[in-house]
Amino acid sequence: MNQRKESQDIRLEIAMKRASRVKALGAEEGFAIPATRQMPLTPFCREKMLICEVKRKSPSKGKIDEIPRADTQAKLYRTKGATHVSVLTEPDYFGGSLQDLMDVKTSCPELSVLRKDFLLTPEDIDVSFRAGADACLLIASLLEAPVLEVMYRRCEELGMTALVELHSREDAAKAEPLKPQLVGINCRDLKTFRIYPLQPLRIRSYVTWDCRVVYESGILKAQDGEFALQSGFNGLLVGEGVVRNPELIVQLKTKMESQASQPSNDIWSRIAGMTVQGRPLVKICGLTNRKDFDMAVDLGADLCGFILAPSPRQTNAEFLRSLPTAKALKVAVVVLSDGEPLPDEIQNLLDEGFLDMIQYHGSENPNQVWNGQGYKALRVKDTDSLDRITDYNPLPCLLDAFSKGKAGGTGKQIERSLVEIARDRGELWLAGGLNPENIASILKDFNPNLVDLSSGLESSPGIKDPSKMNAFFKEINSYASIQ
Ligand SMILES: O=P(O)(O)OC[C@@H](O)[C@@H](O)c1c[nH]c2ccccc12
Repeated sequence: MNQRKESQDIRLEIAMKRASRVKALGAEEGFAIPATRQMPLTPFCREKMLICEVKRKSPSKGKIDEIPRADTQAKLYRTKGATHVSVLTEPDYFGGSLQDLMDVKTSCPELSVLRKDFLLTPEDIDVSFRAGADACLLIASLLEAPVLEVMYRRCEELGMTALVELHSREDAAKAEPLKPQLVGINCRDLKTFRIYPLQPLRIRSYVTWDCRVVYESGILKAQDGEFALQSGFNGLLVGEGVVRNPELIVQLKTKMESQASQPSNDIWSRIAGMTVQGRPLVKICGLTNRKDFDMAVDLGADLCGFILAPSPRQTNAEFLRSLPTAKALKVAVVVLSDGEPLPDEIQNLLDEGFLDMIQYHGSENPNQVWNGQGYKALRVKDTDSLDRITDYNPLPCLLDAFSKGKAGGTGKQIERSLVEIARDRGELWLAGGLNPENIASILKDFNPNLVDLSSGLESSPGIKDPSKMNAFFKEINSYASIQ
């Protein structure tokens, strides 16, 4: 696994290595690229695209598969219904080559073929074209705006499609003047190679021009793809997932074809959209009365939590039905056992709009959570409990401290070393013992995506303390301003 230090930027390391190879060997990198393109162009950008990648290894996963011939792999994808193939041509970190690209296009000329590499100059575009690419990846974060523009225009001149890859808000701002017709949002941060499944949903809101948007990376199972499609993405780019399990292509294609044209999953897009504020999302949990609810909403809570399970802070459906609609999402905390259905009373609250989401705090399995409009809260005891986070992907898990026999709200904090490990694995939603005194150091040390506070803001169980609430939001807002 990835043991690199934070200070290292893998993306730049790879790009610099490629730059020196091109300097030594030329943009053709020592391969016999025809002087003129041999294969006809196949249009790349479509209404919906499932882009299947030929990928032997990666910096984060190490070896994925041998793949003796890239064209055999592409043919395998084709038998499963693939129409779009991405060929990683970077040799050192991904084990690919320009030869792979030529082989794939020659064997499967009707496929739409993307050259995936750390391309740096307009000459790279010409070489890709002659080698048979129908599209080229342009990584916005790697290219100065003027270079990005020249490369983009060169793709257009040659009749190729540019897939402009974004990961951050700055990338989106860089691409904006070009208004590229095809954008990819990578959920993997190429600096660290960590996966953030919600990131493409966040950055999607900065893609303001009319275009098709592809969700890139981290799709290992059908649900990962479904999550992206339901969030309104037009395409999926899948590497490891289809290398390890080509049957995934069939599953994803079926999902794509059955997908209604309107996105149906606005709850995660809403959450991702809220995150774009320079501070973590704030969930105020354990609300039991109208006064505290109003205070939380007025101060800027993004999510409000209501405990519908045995607890000193337990509340009920009647209270939820009495609340006004608010900007904050309303989340019910429930404790169910493995496979236990959501009680009708709570399902009705969801269906009737009195609730937005469910936080599962018991021993619910991933499918239960996936089908139940919510996310899992995991009580973290040791590294084994952290390993369970990925079972619930692509949904985030809220991490809470472990207290024997208690479901939460104990005021106990998760051990810092465990939070550090969780932080290194991606999206961090943190609960457990947070209060106005310790929040500043938590924000500084871990930069969580969401913080959840309950007992740390109380004067007595179930009653929020206005001075603690004010002090906490002051901290949070001052953090936003220095971000
Ligand atoms: O194997 P995954 O997680 O499905 O990822 C595929 C693809 O998105 C990823 O390889 C990728 C996306 N953008 C890149 C830029 C360079 C190298 C690789 C990539």
